[in-house]
Amino acid sequence: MNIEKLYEMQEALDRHIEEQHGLQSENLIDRKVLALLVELGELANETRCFKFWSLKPASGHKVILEEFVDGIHFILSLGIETGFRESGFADVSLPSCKLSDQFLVVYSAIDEFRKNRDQQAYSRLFREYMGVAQMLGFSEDDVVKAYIEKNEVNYERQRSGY
Ligand SMILES: O=c1ccn([C@H]2C[C@H](O)[C@@H](COP(=O)(O)OP(=O)(O)OP(=O)(O)O)O2)c(=O)[nH]1
Repeated sequence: MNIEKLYEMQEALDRHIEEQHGLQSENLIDRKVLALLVELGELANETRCFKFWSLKPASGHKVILEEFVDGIHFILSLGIETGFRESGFADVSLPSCKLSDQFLVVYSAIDEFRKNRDQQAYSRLFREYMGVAQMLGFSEDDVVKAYIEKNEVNYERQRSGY
């Protein structure tokens, strides 16, 4: 399974959702950017990496991976909407900062992408987000598998009038 296949799956899902909600002629970019920011916050929340005031442990691996791939959906979707692509995630290196700092790096990459809308900003966003995967110990395989599962759940939710 390569990343090109994930873009294809995302494109089909997006088309399905747009048809279902009669949104084919709407520009959804800003709403998808906001959705990605929200997903990133939900992911940070599950890791609890910034909660210096609490001793409660992070959520389990599975819950965190599920949150992570919601963000992947919106990153792929934004690439499709804007015509940019990332060709792979194999060579993303492990960030040397704290996890909470890497979340801030991703927030800033999202904002930069929103302002610049170019290939460089898109690649940076994708790679910094995959840097979070590295820090959380997720392999490319883990991400692809979990993406495929959630993609199917997303169809099911549309079918059941979610
Ligand atoms: O155009 C779209 C719109 C949504 N999604 C996907 C991305 C993500 O996997 C899911 C939305 O996130 P989530 O499942 O967290 O939805 P929610 O409505 O926020 O769920 P909940 O109410 O359970 O928090 O829908 C897309 O792929 N394309």
